[in-house]
Amino acid sequence: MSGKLASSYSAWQKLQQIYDTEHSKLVLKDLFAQDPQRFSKFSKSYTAPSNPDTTILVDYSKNLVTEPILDTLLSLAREAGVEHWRDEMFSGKHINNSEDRAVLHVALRNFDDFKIQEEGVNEVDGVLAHIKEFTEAVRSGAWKGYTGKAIDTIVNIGIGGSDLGPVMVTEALKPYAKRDLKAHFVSNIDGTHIAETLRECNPETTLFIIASKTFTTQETITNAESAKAWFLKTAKDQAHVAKHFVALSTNTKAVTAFGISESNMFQFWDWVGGRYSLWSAIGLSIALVIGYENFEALLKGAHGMDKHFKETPLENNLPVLLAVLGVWYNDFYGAQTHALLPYDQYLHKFADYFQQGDMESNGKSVTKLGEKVSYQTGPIIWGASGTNGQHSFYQLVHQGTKIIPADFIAPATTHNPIEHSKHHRILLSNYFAQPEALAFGKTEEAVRKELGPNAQEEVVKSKVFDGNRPTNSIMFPLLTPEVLGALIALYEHKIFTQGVIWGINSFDQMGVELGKVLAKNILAQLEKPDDVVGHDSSTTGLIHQYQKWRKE
Ligand SMILES: O=P(O)(O)OC[C@H]1O[C@](O)(CO)[C@@H](O)[C@@H]1O
Repeated sequence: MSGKLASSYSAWQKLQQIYDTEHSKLVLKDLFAQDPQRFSKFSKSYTAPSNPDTTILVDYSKNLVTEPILDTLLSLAREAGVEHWRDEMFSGKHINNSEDRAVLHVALRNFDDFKIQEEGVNEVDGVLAHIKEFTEAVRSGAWKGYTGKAIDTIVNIGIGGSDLGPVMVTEALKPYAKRDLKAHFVSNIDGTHIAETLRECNPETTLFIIASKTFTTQETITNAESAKAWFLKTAKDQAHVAKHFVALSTNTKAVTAFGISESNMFQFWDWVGGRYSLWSAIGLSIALVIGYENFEALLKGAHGMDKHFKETPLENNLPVLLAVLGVWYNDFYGAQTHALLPYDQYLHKFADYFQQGDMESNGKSVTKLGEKVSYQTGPIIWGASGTNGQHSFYQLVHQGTKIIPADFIAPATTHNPIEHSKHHRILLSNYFAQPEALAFGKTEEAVRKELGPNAQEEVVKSKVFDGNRPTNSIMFPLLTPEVLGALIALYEHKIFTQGVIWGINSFDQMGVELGKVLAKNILAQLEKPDDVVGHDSSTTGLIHQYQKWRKE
């Protein structure tokens, strides 16, 4: 994060040389045959000091690396100053240089451990206490709506980081959910999203949580205004808003202007990035759904991983290992994407969540010093839960022309052991089989043997799997709040480490601004054809066609 070009490091140049001279010799089948200890050498686990059940095993043996290559990748991390910039982040230095901000999501789950100097850090405990008190009041039924009924439905209105984290975590931790409290998440400006949600709500028993760091985001404020109008249609009196609307934000002025009193506001601070905010007040909907104790366990899980990242030598540091392996494929093998493949239905939103987490963080093409990079930065993140993905896109992953590094993620034990865990055993057999097939493939010889001497040549060729496709396998005993916290933090720090190596600022998001500005201009022009000026012929033509077709 010094802003130096990654390609200027000597380790980078060495890696390029290694790639040029050795990559054709890096064959997983051979690497495993040559070293029976490969799994034990290239797998590591993290265990929370206070809880042996919070363990995450990362097996990275099915990667196209040898020990010297991994050493060189770690030298790259060292040369880029990963340890230095990590310590700067944890101490509250303003490493988000374009916005002159500290990056302190680690302070939200710190439990008085790291000493951090930054305005607002000493207010974290107070906000957690507010979340606890409010959560308990709503869940116990003590918090009443305007007609004296308890709350049975919550609607989180937010977008991006103010939506994706709460959505992903409440899905992931459903086994811990209060089942009689329905939770909805409205994000899209498309009126369909709020309209369909409101159809399932009763104004007397619904609590709206308006989640927006800035409290200026067009989608969120428009949805929130529509929700308020819907509520007041029945409740009539503006005074009732206090029982049904709360805000999660850094912007007190805008919150009170919207009509939510400061006492119903849960504060956070500008050093919490949107995509790193589920640990802050933005996590209120999570705490409401799973209870405060479980929310705290999530934070503790992340804190444990923070300590691991901060205190473990790079050789054994899981986020760093995942990061440098990612750099190897992204920058030397030319991989364009990275797939996240959880074999756990509860994690079905995991890839969606890290699309923002990774792509909004590392989708940059200038360094912190403003220099255009001459190498690839953040990969395209995508994925789906297993085994659904197998019946959809795995064909391309196995036999397509692209290299697609992937993380396979699974719990050893399921929360739903129906049929004596038969489903889970089948699920896990796939979880183990897919990386094996990707790594070792199927030779032409094996196909011929299977099909016999009369097989058609093109059929033989179509059944060959080249293999040698890299994967990580990540496994843990059970998906608990603490394990999930650690898992999310693992990926957060991986993203951080890669950003440091690439010399970019992982904590701003300038690239989302231009579209917003253009949309504002177009919105003002949508009424009359004569107003549509200043665009290319395609945009003008499309708007004119819309004006002809629109009914209302
Ligand atoms: O919480 P806010 O301020 O409404 O912002 C929502 C999202 O919009 C962005 O600023 C841009 O998409 C994200 O970084 C953020 O998570």
